[in-house]
Amino acid sequence: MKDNIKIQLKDITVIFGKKRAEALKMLDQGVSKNEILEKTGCTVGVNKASFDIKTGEVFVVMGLSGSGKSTLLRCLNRLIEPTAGDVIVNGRNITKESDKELLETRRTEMSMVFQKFGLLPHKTIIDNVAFGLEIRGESGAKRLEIAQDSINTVGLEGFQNQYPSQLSGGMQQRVGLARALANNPEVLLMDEAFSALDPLIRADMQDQLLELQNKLKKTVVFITHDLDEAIKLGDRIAIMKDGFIEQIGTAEDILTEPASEYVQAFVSNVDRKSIITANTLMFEKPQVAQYERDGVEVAIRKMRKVSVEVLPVVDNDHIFKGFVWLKDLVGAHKEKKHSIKEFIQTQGPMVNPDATVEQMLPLITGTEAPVAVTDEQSGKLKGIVTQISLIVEATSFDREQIEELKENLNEQ
Ligand SMILES: Nc1ncnc2c1ncn2[C@@H]1O[C@H](COP(=O)(O)OP(=O)(O)OP(=O)(O)O)[C@@H](O)[C@H]1O
Repeated sequence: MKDNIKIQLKDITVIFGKKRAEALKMLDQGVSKNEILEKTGCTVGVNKASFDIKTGEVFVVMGLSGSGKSTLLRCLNRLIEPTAGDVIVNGRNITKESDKELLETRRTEMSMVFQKFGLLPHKTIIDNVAFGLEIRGESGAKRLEIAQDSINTVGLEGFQNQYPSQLSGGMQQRVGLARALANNPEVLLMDEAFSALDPLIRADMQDQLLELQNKLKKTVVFITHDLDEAIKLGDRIAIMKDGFIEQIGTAEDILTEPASEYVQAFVSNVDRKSIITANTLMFEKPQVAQYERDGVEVAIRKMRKVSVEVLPVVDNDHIFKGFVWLKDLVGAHKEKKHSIKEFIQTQGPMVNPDATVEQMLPLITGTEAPVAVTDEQSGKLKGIVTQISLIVEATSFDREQIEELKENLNEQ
């Protein structure tokens, strides 16, 4: 197993009902979930899920109610036994572990955070958080110290001696998170952890999780039915339907290259402006003027060759220096000037490849220049994003349409 892979799922299938063997066979033959239910009375919870979860990533599983998210998550720590397939955690096949080994895996490697907090009402916050440590056999003083640390980590310092009913929903969920963190697990399994919270508190918890994740760098598997939440939290997102994983990718992958009509319909209302980046939109090897070599005439010829009115200028190391405009160079040509250097406009919009459409749009107002996409560290030009593709992207074109548009622009 590669170093950066924390969890591997291999053909995980879960079937509920008595005639599982028969249902499994039908599933292998490609029979639909509905037909299997009709013929065998069995429900397909998860249908041959195979994918890797990387160390330190927030992996979101998203889908509508009944799509199999919770079932899939529960296979990861075997709260649900897969009907077929393997779950490999840290290189060990936990589907083959004995009950004792599994218990150890759950205690040390994975913690779960539930939607309904699951706090013990008659215990104080600190005792709730320390509860798992008690089961693990930590001494009294030690577990209180760890629990207090964990409470502080989620921003609840001072509330340790209160009871769950004295805390708001958001705070109770923080306790749930603190309890999970107290075990210092490598993997956090979060099942609709924020779904029961009011929208503002929910957004706050999402921010806090991201902040914590920046520091703690756990591997997080997060279940949600909310696409906005999935996009906000997920380094990668798996979209499930009827137990089947329709697509896995970054939010941008899923938006720009939806794997099925289902996914496309699912993401059709997403505000793409905040997700699509310069990296996706840019022309990768644009025509450029050479800072050291090209004179006015050569630059004009280059522009005419590709029918553009503006060229990015780069030096010998491909570092972006600015733009030159045809209208300026034509004038210079008449005046028999030869160097382009004095005509370079250095104020043109410049971004790094991660810049979103939303961030680029304000940069193009008041200028006609394309956006130069440069490497943040080296300053090298990586590509340019034309104003037209930015504006189109701010509306709602898919990847195929963008490619078509780029081709058309290239041909002009
Ligand atoms: N214990 C069970 N017995 C029978 N069928 C079950 C059981 N648990 C889940 N299912 C079925 O398996 C499928 C997947 O359910 P699951 O709860 O994993 O979906 P989900 O995407 O998490 O939905 P939700 O968001 O509503 O929790 C559904 O069709 C559900 O009815």
